[in-house]
Amino acid sequence: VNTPQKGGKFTINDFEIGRPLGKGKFGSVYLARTKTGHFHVAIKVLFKSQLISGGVEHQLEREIEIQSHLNHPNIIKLYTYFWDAKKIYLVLEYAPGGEMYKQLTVSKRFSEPTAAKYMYEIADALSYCHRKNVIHRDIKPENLLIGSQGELKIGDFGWSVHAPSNKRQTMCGTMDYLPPEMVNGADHSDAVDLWAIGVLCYEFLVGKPPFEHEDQSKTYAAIKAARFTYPDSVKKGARDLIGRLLVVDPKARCTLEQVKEHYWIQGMMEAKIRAEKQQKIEKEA
Ligand SMILES: CC(C)n1nc(-c2ccc(NC(=O)/C=C/C(=O)c3ccc(F)c(C(F)(F)F)c3)cc2)c2c(N)ncnc21
Repeated sequence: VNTPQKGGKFTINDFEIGRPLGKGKFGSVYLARTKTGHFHVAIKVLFKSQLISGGVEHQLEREIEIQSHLNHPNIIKLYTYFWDAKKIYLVLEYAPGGEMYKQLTVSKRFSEPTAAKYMYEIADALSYCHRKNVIHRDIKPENLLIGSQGELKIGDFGWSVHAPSNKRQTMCGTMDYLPPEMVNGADHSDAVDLWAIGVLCYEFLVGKPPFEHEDQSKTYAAIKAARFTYPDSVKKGARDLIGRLLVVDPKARCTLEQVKEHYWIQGMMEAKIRAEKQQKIEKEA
């Protein structure tokens, strides 16, 4: 994002605000572009009043500082931020593909090659975050976006914390992605993200999360026992990977590197690359 007009800090006057993209956590998100260069960005507007309850502003500064140093092709980049009297503005990478969960709703469920590619991308992004000691803690389709090349982008880090943490997670939104250790209120580590991508892989392939039940107590019980069933559409390779992630003991879950090297992921991605090459040849023929 090119430098602001008057050197130093950006202000909202460096941007032309476009249509609202939707409501993120804590605030609204708008499409925008820089006045010089027409570079597209997403701007998230947070109300200070909503954030600064009991002097968390210094923690906020540190958190946002951390996010602005996260630089990975599958993580929405936080380019810069600035504030005025009442609001904080986050200037973010724009994801033209929109929200992952909308894509999932439209197509009911993803093919194995698509699900495997998304799993590889999110495992790569999370291992990058974990190396920087950042756990996302809120991996679910609602927080995932799609980039201009159809690639997965993790967004909305509003809840990321430094590992390990036992910060209470206020139960906003679905608890389908909560791991047993958080349901039991125990300390949690970056293994919560491993459990979450196990739930995500299941939801990508089936179209709904594995522990979904009409009443909460059944969901909690199923999560604590890691009790779920597969429809016939989920094949052996995917079952093997999901079965290595949806494990009650956080230490027994497979690592992100093992996810990336898993035979189902590797096999499906090769198949996807071969199919895309074949399509290219046919198109050019
Ligand atoms: C509505 C639609 C679906 N939408 N939403 C996005 C979008 C993508 C990423 C984000 N990222 C963040 O919010 C990052 C927040 C922080 O790093 C942070 C860190 C510490 C804090 F304390 C906090 C704080 F919130 F507590 F302040 C925040 C937000 C919106 C989006 C997009 N980029 N492109 C297209 N459409 C898009």
